Amino acid sequence: MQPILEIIDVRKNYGNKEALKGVSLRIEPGKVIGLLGPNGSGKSTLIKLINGLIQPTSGEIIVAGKTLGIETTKMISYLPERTYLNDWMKVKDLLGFFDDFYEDFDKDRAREMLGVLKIDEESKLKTLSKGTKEKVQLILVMSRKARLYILDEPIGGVDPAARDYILNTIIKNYSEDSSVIIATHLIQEVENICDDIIFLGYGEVMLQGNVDDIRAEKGQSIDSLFREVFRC
Ligand SMILES: Nc1ncnc2c1ncn2[C@@H]1O[C@H](COP(=O)(O)OP(=O)(O)OP(=O)(O)O)[C@@H](O)[C@H]1O
Repeated sequence: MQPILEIIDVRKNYGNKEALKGVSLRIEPGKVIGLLGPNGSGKSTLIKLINGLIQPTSGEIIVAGKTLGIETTKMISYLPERTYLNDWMKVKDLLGFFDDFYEDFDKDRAREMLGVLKIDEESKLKTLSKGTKEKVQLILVMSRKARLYILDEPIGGVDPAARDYILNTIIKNYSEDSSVIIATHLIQEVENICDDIIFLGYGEVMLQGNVDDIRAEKGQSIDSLFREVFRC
């Protein structure tokens, strides 16, 4: 099966700081992958590289068999850590914007999810709470029929009661030929929806594998393994 994402010996230096020291990964379709690592481990750097926002110092990134370019950008639906949406826009303007901009956007699906979370399409973003803004942004990103979803801290500002809905939204809205990468510090919350996890530490892949296999082999949850591996 063709992988959705192949990262081949990718290095990224910022000046003389080595943020990624030769990372190689292969991500198969139909998976939810937790990208986990302590502060400064290189998660955001890796995500920016996959999205073509920065260039690797060396190495190669291939999305669905294609080297990075316009075609791969279209296949990726990206939720950045910080909002890029204009505060003066109404939720319905954003729906229109996504509908115009992305051929694969499913407006009806987005509307349905906004309805469940009781988010009024007439609201201006600047009047919404931080968590509600995050929900809107995640709904927009997950309403695209992309091959690869990359979510950078998707539930950080969302209250615990809404987290389950958000996580269910994520797993319900990807198909067998797509994959989801979730970068987060909220390991306990996401480990049950992840098929695989990647531990990134000090710019290197320290552990990668199936969540159930790792839990069985180590006899502990991913959360407690993370605390053990990266204890300060
Ligand atoms: N623009 C930049 N210029 C210089 N150094 C940078 C730059 N961006 C990141 N770094 C450094 O690269 C390393 C990896 O940073 P990165 O933001 O990728 O980590 P992260 O795992 O996403 O961290 P966090 O969990 O805190 O968001 C860190 O040491 C950081 O200081």
